[in-house]
Amino acid sequence: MTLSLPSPAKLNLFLHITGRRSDGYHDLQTLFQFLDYGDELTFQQRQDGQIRLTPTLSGVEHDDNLIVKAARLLAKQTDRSVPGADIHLDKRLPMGGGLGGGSSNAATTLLGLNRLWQLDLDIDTLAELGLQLGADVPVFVRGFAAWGEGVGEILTPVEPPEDWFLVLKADCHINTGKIFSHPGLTRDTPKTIIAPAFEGDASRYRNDCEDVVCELYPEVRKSLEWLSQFGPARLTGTGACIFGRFPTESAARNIWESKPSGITGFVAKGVNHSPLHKKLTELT
Ligand SMILES: C[C@](O)(CO)[C@H](O)COP(=O)(O)OP(=O)(O)OC[C@H]1O[C@@H](n2ccc(N)nc2=O)[C@H](O)[C@@H]1O
Ligand SMILES: Nc1ncnc2c1ncn2[C@@H]1O[C@H](COP(=O)(O)OP(=O)(O)OP(=O)(O)O)[C@@H](O)[C@H]1O
Repeated sequence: MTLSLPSPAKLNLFLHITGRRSDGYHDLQTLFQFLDYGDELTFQQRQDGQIRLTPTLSGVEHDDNLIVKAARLLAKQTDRSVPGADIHLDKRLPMGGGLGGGSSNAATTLLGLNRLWQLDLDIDTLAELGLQLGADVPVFVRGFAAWGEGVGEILTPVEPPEDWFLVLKADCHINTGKIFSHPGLTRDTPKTIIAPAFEGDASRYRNDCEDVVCELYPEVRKSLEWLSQFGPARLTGTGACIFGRFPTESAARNIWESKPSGITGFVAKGVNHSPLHKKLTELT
C-alpha cells in the first residue's frame, strides 16, 4: 500500500512572548493558521522493519531528519514489531523559514504511519509524541487553526478569515534557538485573552521576534519594508519568511510579480483545516 499525504506550512499570524520558563523554553501566545501549500510525503510499507527516507536534505543527516525521528518514535509506542517504511519527501517549503516545514513533516509522518501501520493511536497520544519532537508539531497533528499557548501546544480552535497570503523569503537561514536565546528579545508582553473572532492585523498584535531578527538579518528588514508598501507585513515564527494578507489571489499575485530580485516566495490561501486531515478523511 502507498499513501501520499500533504505536509502543509503554518503561519504565526502573530507571536507574543509572555515569559521565559525554567527549562529555557518560552511561553507564547500565538495564532496558527495553515496554508494550502507545502511538502508532500509518500509512505510505502516495507517488510524488514527499516525506516528509509529519500532524498537526503542538504545539511540534515538521515537519522536527524524529523521524519525519521517521528517514524522511530512512533514505532517505539507499540509492543508489536512494525513493518517499516520507505518514505519519499517532495520538499517545497524553505527550511529555516518559520513556516514549520520540519514540524509539519514530523506530524504528517506520525499520522501517515499510524494509518499505514494500522496502529490506531488517538490524536492526543500523537500530539504528545509530536511535542517531544518540537514545539510546533502538535498544531500540525491536531489540524485546526488555533490560538496557541504554553510553548504552542495548548491549542484552542479559532476561525480567522481564510485570506490569501504572499509569503516572501529573504536569502538567509534563521536558527530558532539563536533568536530565542538573544538577550535583546522582548519576553514580557502582557498576556491577552483569546479573541475567537480574530481580525488579523489588529495593531495590538505583533511578532515579538521581529526586532531581533531585523537587527541580525538586514535582508529580512528590507523584505518587510518592501512588502509594507502594500499593507501590513509581518514575520512568521522566528523568520526568515514574512507575509502580507490579501482579500483575493489576484491581489497577492500582482504584488508577487513586482517583487525585487533575490527574494523567493509563493502565494497561498490561508486555511483553518489542515490539508493533511482533509486528505486522510477522504481516504477513510
Ligand atoms: C517560533 C515557533 O515556530 C512559533 O510557532 C515555535 O515556537 C518554534 O517551534 P520549533 O521550531 O518546533 O522549536 P523547537 O525545535 O521545539 O525549539 C528550538 C529551540 O527554540 C527555543 N524555543 C522554542 C520554542 C519556544 N516556545 N521557546 C524556545 O525557547 C529553544 O531554545 C529550542 O531549543
Ligand atoms: N524534514 C525536515 N524538513 C526541514 N527541516 C528539517 C527536517 N528535519 C530536520 N530538519 C532541521 O530543522 C531545521 C528547521 O527546519 P524548518 O523547515 O522546520 O524550519 P522553520 O520553518 O524555521 O521551523 P519553525 O517555524 O518550526 O521554527 C532545519 O534547518 C533542519 O536542520
